[in-house]
Amino acid sequence: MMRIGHGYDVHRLVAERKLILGGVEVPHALGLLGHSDADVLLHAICDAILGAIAEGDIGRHFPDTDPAYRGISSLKLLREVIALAEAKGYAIGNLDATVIAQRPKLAPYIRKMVANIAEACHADIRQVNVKATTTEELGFEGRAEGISAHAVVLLAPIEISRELDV
Ligand SMILES: Nc1ccn([C@@H]2O[C@H](COP(=O)(O)O)[C@@H](O)[C@H]2O)c(=O)n1
Ligand SMILES: C[C@@]1(CO)OP(=O)(O)OP(=O)(O)OC[C@H]1O
Repeated sequence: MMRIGHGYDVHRLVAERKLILGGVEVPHALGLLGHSDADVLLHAICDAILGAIAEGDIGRHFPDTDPAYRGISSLKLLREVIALAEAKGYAIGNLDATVIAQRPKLAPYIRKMVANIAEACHADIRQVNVKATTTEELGFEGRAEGISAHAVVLLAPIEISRELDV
């Protein structure tokens, strides 16, 4: 059986934090605030995968009260989430995500984000898509108060995913 999952996350933009998206450090005056590296894109992807395997959400698996996760790279969290999916017999069929950010311009960094995500998910880059959009200056993302991300993922039983023509 194929399984679908959706993830959504928001983090606030503040001074004196790095901006990490899809495991890429994006040069910008502001960064995202969080207990981890606050990689909002990877958090949405983790939640989509956890949703697909009916395993709750990222906060349940990696509580923000646990010092072990302070400043952690969210690529590590994604690898743990994928290990959980694989233990249940599932692998990525395909994954699609959207980052909603008024600025900075993310297009130059998207290919590296896709490569990082594919590597962490044991997938091919052709199974991973990342998009960026502004909100035409509307809402909290448009005022550059924060960045949000949505992700959807289709998981396939490992045997079937090996046969998928990506
Ligand atoms: N932070 C962003 C937002 C958008 N892009 C790219 O610009 C294109 C146009 O964005 P609209 O919000 O006007 O639709 C979009 O398709 C992205 O390719 C970006 O690089 N960084
Ligand atoms: C990732 C975790 C854990 O360090 O912390 P944050 O970086 O604050 O991220 P969030 O999306 O608010 O929730 C999940 C947390 O458990």
